[in-house]
Amino acid sequence: MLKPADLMETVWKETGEAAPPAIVGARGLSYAVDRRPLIRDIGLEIPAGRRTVVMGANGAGKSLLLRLLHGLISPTDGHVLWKGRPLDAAGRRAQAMVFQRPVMLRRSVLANLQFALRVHGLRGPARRARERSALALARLEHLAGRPARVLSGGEQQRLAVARALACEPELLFLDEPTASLDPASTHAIESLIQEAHAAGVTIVMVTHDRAQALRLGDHVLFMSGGRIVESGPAARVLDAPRSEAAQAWLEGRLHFETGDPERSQAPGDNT
Ligand SMILES: Nc1ncnc2c1ncn2[C@@H]1O[C@H](COP(=O)(O)OP(=O)(O)OP(=O)(O)O)[C@@H](O)[C@H]1O
Repeated sequence: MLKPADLMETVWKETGEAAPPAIVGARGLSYAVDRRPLIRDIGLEIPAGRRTVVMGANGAGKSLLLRLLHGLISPTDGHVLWKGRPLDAAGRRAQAMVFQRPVMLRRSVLANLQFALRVHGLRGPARRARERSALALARLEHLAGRPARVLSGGEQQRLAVARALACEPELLFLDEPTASLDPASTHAIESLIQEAHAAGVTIVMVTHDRAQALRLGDHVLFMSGGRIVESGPAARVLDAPRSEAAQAWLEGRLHFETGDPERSQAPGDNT
């Protein structure tokens, strides 16, 4: 198994590129509940301006890793780095996160945008300009006054992504953003992600969808049992995985992590 410190270096050795600077990283990152280790001694560096896809079986620790990197939960050991320094409030404000189920306030579409931008300190004409561009980005101008919670799942997720991007984050975390969407809505969300990336936003996304990982990922981090067990260029990891866990997952086989109380499951099994 790769040592944590070697994980990202292997990506650049494989592509022959010079390693870009890390925007977010982790050292000895661990998270346990009732002494049960859920994230185990992860060291990693997420390259700035790239698209990193996090994959792995149900329960591998993908959501927890994103929550730790975003500062939503605190590690029980180790720490998260933002541009080489411990993650602080300013680092958190430079990040945004989109979840599988959009979190909508009981307010109109426009008020959801206004709230997020107000929290971000925007006022007056600058805020109104951002509201308009976010509505246009989400293609929701015609629904600006509608309660956000009555929008369809696809519309809500477009709003969630546009709302996150309206705050102009340097890094966008997305946790299975299209898992419950149909192909057209999935395409719309993927376009928003691609546009954000083209504008320089670093993307870190969890997905169970191999085709989506190939479309959207420069790199794949593969997790199993709370660890990153493989990383590399997306096409190489997904076409020729080296770790037993990634091989098993891609072939739809069960994989049991040594010493891991959680059983891995077949891809697509969200039960
Ligand atoms: N607050 C918590 N208390 C106890 N166990 C937790 C807690 N949060 C997560 N876990 C457990 O940690 C493990 C990893 O959870 P996580 O949500 O990160 O998995 P995941 O890889 O995102 O899975 P999925 O693909 O199903 O979303 C799971 O076994 C989960 O039950």
